[in-house]
Amino acid sequence: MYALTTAQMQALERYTIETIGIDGGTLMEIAGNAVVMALREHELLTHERIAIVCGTGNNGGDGFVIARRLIDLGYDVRIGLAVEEQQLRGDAKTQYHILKRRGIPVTLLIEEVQTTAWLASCAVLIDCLLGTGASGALRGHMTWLIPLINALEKMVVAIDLPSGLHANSGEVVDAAIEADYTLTLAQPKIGCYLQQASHYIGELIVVDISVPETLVDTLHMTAPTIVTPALVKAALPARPLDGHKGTFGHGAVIGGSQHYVGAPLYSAKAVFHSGIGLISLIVPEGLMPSMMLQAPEVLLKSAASEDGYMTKEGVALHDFTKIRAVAFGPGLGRAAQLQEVAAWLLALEGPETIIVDADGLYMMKPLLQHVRATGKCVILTPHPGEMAMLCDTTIAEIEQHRFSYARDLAQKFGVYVLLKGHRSIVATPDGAQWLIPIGSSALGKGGSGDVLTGLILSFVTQRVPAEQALYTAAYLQAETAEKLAAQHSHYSVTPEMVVTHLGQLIACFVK
Ligand SMILES: NC(=O)C1=CN([C@@H]2O[C@H](COP(=O)(O)OP(=O)(O)OC[C@H]3O[C@@H](n4cnc5c(N)ncnc54)[C@H](O)[C@@H]3O)[C@@H](O)[C@H]2O)[C@H](O)CC1
Ligand SMILES: [K+]
Repeated sequence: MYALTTAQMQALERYTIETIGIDGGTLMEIAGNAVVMALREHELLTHERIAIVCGTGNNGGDGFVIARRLIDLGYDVRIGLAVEEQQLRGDAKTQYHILKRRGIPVTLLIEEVQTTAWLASCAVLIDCLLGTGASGALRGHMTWLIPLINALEKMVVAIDLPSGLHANSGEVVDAAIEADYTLTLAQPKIGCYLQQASHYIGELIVVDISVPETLVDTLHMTAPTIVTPALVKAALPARPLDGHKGTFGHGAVIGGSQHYVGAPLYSAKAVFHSGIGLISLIVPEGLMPSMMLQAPEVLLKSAASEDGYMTKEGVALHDFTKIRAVAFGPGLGRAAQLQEVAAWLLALEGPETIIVDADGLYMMKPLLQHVRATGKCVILTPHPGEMAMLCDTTIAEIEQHRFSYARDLAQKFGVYVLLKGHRSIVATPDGAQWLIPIGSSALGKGGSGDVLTGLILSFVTQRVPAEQALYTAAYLQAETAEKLAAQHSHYSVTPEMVVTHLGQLIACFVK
């Protein structure tokens, strides 16, 4: 499954029509019927009255097919048209005339008071006003109709996209349908994962309409792959029955400073709950008393420090020859001497992979142009604020163009990037991208980033390829948080709870 732009979706549709030979009218018929099947399969229909509101384009045309098929199946359906009949074109116009010939009435929704009463008498509203063809600010009757539908607080199912939400940017100019469910056709549109889109989309369900997914390859498109449970299951590291701690590898966390004691501990604990063989935790000497006994499974090592921050000499005393991967940054703080630690780490023989998070990102930024020459696998895991720092721009700019900033940073320096957020993105040095389609507000708390860093470290140490380690870690953390939030609320789930409950989710995947 991929997240596609409108142009990419239109190219798939054109290929299906022109090269495969399923004409546009047939495709609309298939799409409408497939939506009806999905509505029934997901039990989104009611035997109370259903309203289908249609616009002028092919999204409206889909609505006419859906309406006709639901009527055939015995549902009580009303159809509304939010534009003048003469504005209909192409396949939508054809479908409108099929309705007419069937004697099915269509109500014009062009007057606010009458439309309010008309909609109020229905239990479910199906939104076929605008799809991928929407552009700019709302025009015509949509300007009052969309806010009116939202105000009625009925159950709303959007077809393809919530009307008013831009398919490429996820932007909403004035208003957009706030759907409970969005049934998107063929492949999800990239805008569903940007900006505030999740507020409008509700639950996203993908409907197969005979536009095959393999066309993305056939047409040599580059598009983010959407991470599914199957991909996560496939990426989990093998766990041979006779494996020992050497098999599962030794990783290290370098972090902590006078003000941040908890961060490196969170990382180290997450590592231990996800399968690693051994974990070393290297912290400034002053932190040792408060760390002792907090995580007995961790090999705690002290580094000499200055002003509460570790020194390069202090870290370099330790033996890294058997360590496969290092996470650098949790609770590190910012001090000039830490830049020396970053430079030393990049040149260090032994660890193949370095994960850089939090303040480590600030220390690594001036060194990024040297990464390629080291031959190491370097992983950056910024949140939008850190990404703005790395790219010398603003958070707003990053949030508007998340996919391109992540891809450009990865390709420019030959690094792997996990751009965190409500919908996190993975980008690789060769331009591939993955999208984690889930997130959780329960993770919006200090310590969550440290847990994620620990999970990534654990998986790469167990020799999971970097991009898979990144999307697997992010997916498992978000899903665990959501499962916990269902029981304990998004307010109350802590990073610690996520760590201790990870195992329940991993168990479901390895069953
Ligand atoms: N994915 C597929 O393979 C298929 C998709 N189908 C459906 O077709 C729509 C896209 O159809 P299109 O005609 O290109 O666009 P819309 O239906 O979104 O309508 C565009 C139409 O609406 C008017 N308009 C545009 N912007 C605004 C605005 N801001 N305010 C008011 N009105 C606006 C304008 O007149 C445009 O012409 C896709 O989403 C699917 O639902 C096919 O049915 C099957 C194959
Ligand atoms: K729609």
